Amino acid sequence: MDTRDSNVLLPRESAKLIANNSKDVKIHPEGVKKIANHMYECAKKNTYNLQSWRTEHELNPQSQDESALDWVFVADTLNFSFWSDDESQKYRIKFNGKEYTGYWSWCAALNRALKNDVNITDANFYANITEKKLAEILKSDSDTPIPLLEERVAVLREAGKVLLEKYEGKFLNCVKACNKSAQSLLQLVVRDFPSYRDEADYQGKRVSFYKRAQILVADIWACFEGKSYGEFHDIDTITMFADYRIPQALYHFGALSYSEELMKYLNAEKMMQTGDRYEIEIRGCSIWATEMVAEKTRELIEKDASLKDVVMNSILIDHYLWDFRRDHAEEMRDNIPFHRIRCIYY
Ligand SMILES: Nc1nc2c(c(CN[C@H]3C=C[C@H](O)[C@@H]3O)cn2[C@@H]2O[C@H](COP(=O)(O)O)[C@@H](O)[C@H]2O)c(=O)[nH]1
Repeated sequence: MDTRDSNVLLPRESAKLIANNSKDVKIHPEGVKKIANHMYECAKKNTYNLQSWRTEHELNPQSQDESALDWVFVADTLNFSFWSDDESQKYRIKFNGKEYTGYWSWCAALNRALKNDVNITDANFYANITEKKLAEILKSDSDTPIPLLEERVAVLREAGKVLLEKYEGKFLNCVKACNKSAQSLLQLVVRDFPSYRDEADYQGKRVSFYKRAQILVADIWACFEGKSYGEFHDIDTITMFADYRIPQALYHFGALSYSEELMKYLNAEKMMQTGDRYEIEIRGCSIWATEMVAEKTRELIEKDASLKDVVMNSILIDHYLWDFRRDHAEEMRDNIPFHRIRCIYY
């Protein structure tokens, strides 16, 4: 099923174009190699793999049924913009005796709602959700509310209405329509769910990052461990998800560097607008650097006969880097700024 708008470059081609033309963001092969060595070690010790998505994260669904699929779809529909203007004033959610911030706070709020018998993963419920109801579901356990509440209501309602109108209210019908192709599911999602259409204009071309659409496919693959609803024959064509955290990890390992002007801009904590050249270069170079890491890691694995069945792709590298950044947030925060943008795409 080729449903894609042919004049939009796919994320991998977009990233290559941006990396080849970038002025303020540079990719460094030695940093790429450093991460590839890390991933090779993980492959040898089997410390980071397809099962990690479930085993390492208590908030992710532990079942592998349609309810898990519905959870992933809602989670990734609102999986954007969790950073706080002021690091000391974070949106926080307490759940099952633990406190969560950032992306995990959204997952905690989602699970808290389900525990309170709120049908937040049912399209019949969220297609008509009110701002008041979503505010209740996302109610912060700190003085800081979740950013972009109004946008979250609009995005959730849109997703619910499309599911009801086109897919009998079941995201499973979207998965079934794609004949186990990650690219087909990606294209269906960006075609039918406008809030996932994460694109930009760059040097006269229409480029795409599709961060939430790609992480949606990847989360389904990981949740079902590549089987059942998560079986995709072309999963390795999914790129890293261009958010505002992976660039920090890539920078930490020396795979990315910023010009003096860009560093000054980031350290001044200035806001960016969707489509700014700085934003496009950070996101595009991050994707391309991760593709280079995936290629290097595969080369290392291919030379090692004992690792012939190991699964390794940009998704697992992304997850490793994202978890690494989260686990080293304090250390990174002081010297590796992230780009500040308020949008519904990441
Ligand atoms: N590239 C990439 N971006 C990711 C994720 C995830 C969640 N994935 C977890 C689930 C299973 C995996 O194993 C991961 O542990 C969230 N995000 C993005 O990060 C930002 C939030 O950051 P902070 O404010 O620090 O919480 C925001 O843009 C959000 O969209 C990822 O995996 N990759």
